[in-house]
Parts: sequence; C-alpha cells; structure tokens
Amino acid sequence: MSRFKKRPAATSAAAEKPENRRPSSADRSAYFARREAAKVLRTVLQGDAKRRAVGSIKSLVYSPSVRNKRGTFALVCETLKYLSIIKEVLGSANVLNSKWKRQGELIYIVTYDILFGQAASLVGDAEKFLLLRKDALQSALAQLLVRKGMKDIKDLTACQKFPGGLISIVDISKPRYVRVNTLKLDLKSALQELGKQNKVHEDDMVPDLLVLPPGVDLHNHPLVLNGSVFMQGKASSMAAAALQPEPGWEVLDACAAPGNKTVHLAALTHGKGKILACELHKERVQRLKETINLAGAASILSVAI
Ligand SMILES: C[S@@+](CC[C@H](N)C(=O)[O-])C[C@H]1O[C@@H](n2cnc3c(N)ncnc32)[C@H](O)[C@@H]1O
Repeated sequence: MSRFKKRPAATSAAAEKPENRRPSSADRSAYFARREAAKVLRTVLQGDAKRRAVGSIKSLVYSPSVRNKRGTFALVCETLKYLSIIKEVLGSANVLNSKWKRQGELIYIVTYDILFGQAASLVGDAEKFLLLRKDALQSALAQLLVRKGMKDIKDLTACQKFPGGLISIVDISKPRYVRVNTLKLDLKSALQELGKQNKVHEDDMVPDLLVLPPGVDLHNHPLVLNGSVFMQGKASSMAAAALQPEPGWEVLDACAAPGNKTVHLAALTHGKGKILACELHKERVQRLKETINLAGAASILSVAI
C-alpha cells in the first residue's frame, strides 16, 4: 500500500510545479530511506542514552525490513556527524511544534538533508514542514557559525561531541576491546574486576580479549594504568594470536612502537620467549620501552634501527 496521496494526472501548468508532480521512484526511495534511517537513529540514540550496547549501525541497517540499506546507512552516519549542530539549529530557529518534536529522529534526518545533504526528492509531510522553514534553519546555522567564530561547517563538525560525551560515530557503534595482559593478571580476575562497572564478556575469536559496550572509557581505569589490561582493538590483537608463539620461541617484531603487539607476544610466550622489537624512529623507542615496562615484559629487547 502506498503512503503517498494519489494526485490527478498532470494536465495543467500547476501540475508541473515540483510540489504538485507525482512522486517518482527516486522520491519514494528517498522518502523510505529517511524513515528507515529515523528508526535506526532512534535505536542508536536510545542505546547511547541508556549507556548500553546497541547493535552497530550496520547490523541495524541490515535488518530485513530496511530496503535501501546503503542510503539508510549513509543518512544515519551523516546525521550523527552533524547531530549536535542540527539540534542547536532547530533549538534556536524554534520552528518545531509539539507534533514534530515527538518525531525528533525524522526531523533530524530531514534537517540534515536540507542543510547539509543533497536536499533532493524531499517529498513527505515532515519534509514539506521543514522546507517551508528552510530560511529560518539556514539563518540559525549562519548565526551559529558566527557565535562560534567559525567560517566553515567543517570547523563545527570537527569539534562537536555526541550526546553523553561520545566523540565519534565509531564510538557509538563499535564495542570497546581490552586485552588482558596475562603476565600481570589472569582472565577470570580481569572479567570480575571490569564486570563490576560494565557489561563485559570474552571475545569469541581472540583469546584473552574482552568486549565491552560502545562508549565505555577505560583510559583512567586502574587495570589500564597498571598494565594489567591493554586497550587494544580486535584487529590489532589478532596478529600475535594468529602466530600462536610458544614459550621458548624467538620472535622478531619488525615495526614495534608503541609496542602493543610486542607485549602481546611476550604474554603469549609466558615471558619465556625472546622478543626482538625493532623501531626505526628513536623518539618512538621511548614509547616502546614504556609499554614494555608497563606490561612487565622483561623478555623483550628493544632496538632502535
Ligand atoms: C603502525 S606502528 C606499529 C604498531 C605496533 N606494531 C603495535 O601493535 O603497537 C608502525 C611503527 O613502525 C615503525 N617503522 C616504520 N618503518 C620501519 C622500519 N623500516 N623498521 C622499523 N620500524 C619501522 C614506525 O616508526 C612505527 O612506529
């Protein structure tokens, strides 16, 4: 069933006006992409507000109900990038009535399209409502730039933050990983300790790697500060795990600083191997040495080349 109103056939000059013509298939596709994007955005923002993990944007978009997956994904990501600006603009333009305030996510998506996107195929009630207020939105955006002393929209997006203090889309959508440094702490104790404040579970692929919800900030966690766990992504943690070195092995890490994989190798050899860590840049050797000390990995010899 179509959600578009049927219009009489285009027989007059009035029917040639964009607002009077029948929606094309591109219009329909864009209309649905905006609504699907609004649903995904709502889930993402609710998850963020509750500080719990939500499905990544990709997995939400790849649900069977979403038809235009590419368009929807791009719209959600772009709207998130501009979200705090969009909110500020809508607030100072003061154009929303209570009906549209209740559909905040759709309004954010359409406002993105009008102010920063392609503003093409803008059919639909929310689109019509905001297009009629486009001047007010543009003027609020111009004032915002002046207030912040910035010339370009890019300057605004560079310094904006997401709600809850998250800094980027990546932060919202991707889980956080920490690798347990088994030279200092066993897996069970790490799970127990980190589980006191966060949901945490073992990664299903990389041993000693723990998965925490998106947005969790562990920079100042005692286990991070004392080298019991390392904030290390899954891809980075795969390299040494794939090698599966055993105690007694001699391993060459050819490009070592800051040393995350180097100390992972030391942990996998239970501190009983020999790791030769090479680093081209002298100034980065210092960083490498700090990582080695923090990890308590005495079996590593670092070399500047
Ligand atoms: C991406 S970082 C390595 C990250 C590291 N493997 C880790 O997991 O923490 C690349 C490092 O390799 C160093 N590097 C680049 N070319 C090199 C070379 N020919 N020999 C040794 N180190 C090199 C760079 O200075 C840089 O510190």
